[in-house]
Amino acid sequence: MPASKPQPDAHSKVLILGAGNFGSCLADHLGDSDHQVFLWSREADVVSHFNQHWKNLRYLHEHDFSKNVTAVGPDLPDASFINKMDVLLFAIPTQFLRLNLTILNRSLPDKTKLPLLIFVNKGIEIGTNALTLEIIADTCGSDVAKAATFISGPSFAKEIVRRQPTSVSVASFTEAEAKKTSALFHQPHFRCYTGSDPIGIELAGALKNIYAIAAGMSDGLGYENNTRAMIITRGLAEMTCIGTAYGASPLTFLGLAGVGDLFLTCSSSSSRNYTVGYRLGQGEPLDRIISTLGSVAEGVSTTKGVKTIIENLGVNAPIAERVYEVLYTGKATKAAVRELMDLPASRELELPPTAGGPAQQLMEKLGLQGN
Ligand SMILES: NC(=O)c1ccc[n+]([C@@H]2O[C@H](COP(=O)([O-])OP(=O)(O)OC[C@H]3O[C@@H](n4cnc5c(N)ncnc54)[C@H](O)[C@@H]3O)[C@@H](O)[C@H]2O)c1
Ligand SMILES: O=P(O)(O)OC[C@H](O)CO
Repeated sequence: MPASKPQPDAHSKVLILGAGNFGSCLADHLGDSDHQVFLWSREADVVSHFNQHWKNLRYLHEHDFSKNVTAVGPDLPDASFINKMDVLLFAIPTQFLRLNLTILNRSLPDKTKLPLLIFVNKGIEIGTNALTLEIIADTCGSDVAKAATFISGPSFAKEIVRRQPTSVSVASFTEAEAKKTSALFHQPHFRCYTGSDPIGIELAGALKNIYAIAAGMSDGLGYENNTRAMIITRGLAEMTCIGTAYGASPLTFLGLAGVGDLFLTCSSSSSRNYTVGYRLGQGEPLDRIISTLGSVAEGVSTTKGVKTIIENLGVNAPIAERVYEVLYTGKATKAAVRELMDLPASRELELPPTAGGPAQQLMEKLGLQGN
């Protein structure tokens, strides 16, 4: 395992790549903790405007950003700049990550002196069906991938900049990296829970976007609370089945990155993925929704990758399949709901019961042992 620089403490130098809603919000958050933050934008006008006014021209327009944040770009920072950083945080949407990591890899320091590497995107790469972990390994090598930390969980950027109490999951293969990330982000209004299932955290963050589209669709069609609750609950069951078939821990899906983010994005019009679904349910065509959304909805591309993953794993995920058909085969949203309701009756997800507990004693008393 590569040794990394010491634990980021006060006044760490942090480079955030991606000045969209989330990268900008995290830059502000870390700037508030007196870290020296550099926010890379690929847009020259965003960089110059930010450095004069501490406002982002394109995202979170209303917000006055921390004066500890300096925008850099539009070119990607070079090796001499990157070598001075304690932390690199990637807030680039999944579909653009491979390209940017391929360029940045040339500037990364010796693998024994890597900065803390944090990834916050929530998606699966279209075409390859790769998780971010695989994209990192392909572009930067397995040492870099093993050192990466992933943050996921219910965290709308616009609420974090308003300092709403928020918690996220942080996972890495190395406990020390997860703890460093947690310490870096900790603030009175922001808590991190650490874990050691980066693949589960990644899958949970990507998959919930599909069910947010489904919940939005249902609301857009005019269905009410029962239907949304069904989608959230059965969506969680599907996510857990896909995740465990992939090799992730089922418990990860009960955490903030799983049910936490699923609940948030399935129940709020602040979610871009929910909004895509809602507008589809209202009858708008997908291309018009995407071209006017003004922001990325990772679930649209992720659904394509997940369709192949589900087929390869042989997992039953009827909601994800219907979302795929609505997005990519022109299936009508109402027909998708009807088909889901017409599925043959099936058992709910069950975990094996713990042997010897009060339930077993009760079953014995009822003469139901072994049923
Ligand atoms: N917004 C949130 O509340 C939130 C919360 C948690 C996680 N995320 C995740 O963070 C990631 C970024 O989301 P966001 O909300 O900041 O997106 P956004 O739509 O607000 O911004 C998109 C960003 O992508 C950049 N971009 C576009 N094309 C690019 C390219 N070719 N190369 C590099 N960058 C490019 C844009 O310049 C912009 O900075 C996504 O994976 C998202 O799921 C977002
Ligand atoms: O707006 P969405 O649907 O991309 O959701 C943003 C975040 O994932 C919320 O945690």
